[in-house]
Amino acid sequence: MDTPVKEYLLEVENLSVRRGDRWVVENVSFTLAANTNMAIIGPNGAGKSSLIQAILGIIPYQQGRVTLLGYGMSCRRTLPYVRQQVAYLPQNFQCDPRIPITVAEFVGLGWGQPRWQWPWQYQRQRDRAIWESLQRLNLEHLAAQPMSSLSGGETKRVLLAYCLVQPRRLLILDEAAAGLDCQGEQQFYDLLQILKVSEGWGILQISHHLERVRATCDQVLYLDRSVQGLGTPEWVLQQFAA
Ligand SMILES: Nc1ncnc2c1ncn2[C@@H]1O[C@H](COP(=O)(O)OP(=O)(O)OP(=O)(O)O)[C@@H](O)[C@H]1O
Repeated sequence: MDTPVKEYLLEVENLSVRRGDRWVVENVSFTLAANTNMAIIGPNGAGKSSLIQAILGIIPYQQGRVTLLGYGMSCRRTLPYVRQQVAYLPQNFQCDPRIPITVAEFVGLGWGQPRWQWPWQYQRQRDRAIWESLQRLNLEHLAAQPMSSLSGGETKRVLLAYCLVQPRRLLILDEAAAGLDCQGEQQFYDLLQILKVSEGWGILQISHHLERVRATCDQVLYLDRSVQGLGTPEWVLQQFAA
């Protein structure tokens, strides 16, 4: 694999996105380094979800450039590696009740380590990773439960367990803490802190929870279709969300 050219986990350059007949994201540029927690804030309909969906290749963008882990998303050779290293927790997710999948099976879908061991070793390693991820989110008691039977907050925590089942480098969250109870929310922010500080992940999160953003993030991007402000939480929140 070619050596990535730059050290950022994510580089967005002059990105513009159209939805329907309107530009919903215009000329957005920013970078995200490892060990950094960045929040994207802004009013409803400001283009926050569209921006991260375009970064992840879920929706197309019409102008600009996205570089993830030093690689462009259009390179088919490096795309599997990039996908392995980036986890995404969407805003709205509901498991289709017609799909009979348990919580543990669902978390296992996030496991994509290379199969260089014997099959039984691989299986044992995978099972251990699933169990550790469930433990991390206090979800052991739900392991055998069907995904479709979970509450909204439980589903969010299972999605996070799916993201954490293997080491990655970048976590992208769309209002991930919404719907969590007080204890779940505290646990969620503590976990983000551990991922960032101890495990070196970069975190990009959309949030409307400004006090949490102020207390936990390193950088804030205020988006209202285009970038209105980018800097420390203190500066951006004082300028745009006072
Ligand atoms: N599938 C779609 N087709 C057409 N327009 C869309 C579509 N999805 C979103 N939009 C529009 O794009 C604009 C940006 O939406 P987006 O969901 O990115 O905003 P947001 O900042 O994430 O909002 P919120 O804070 O309410 O979640 C909105 O005006 C929305 O109506």
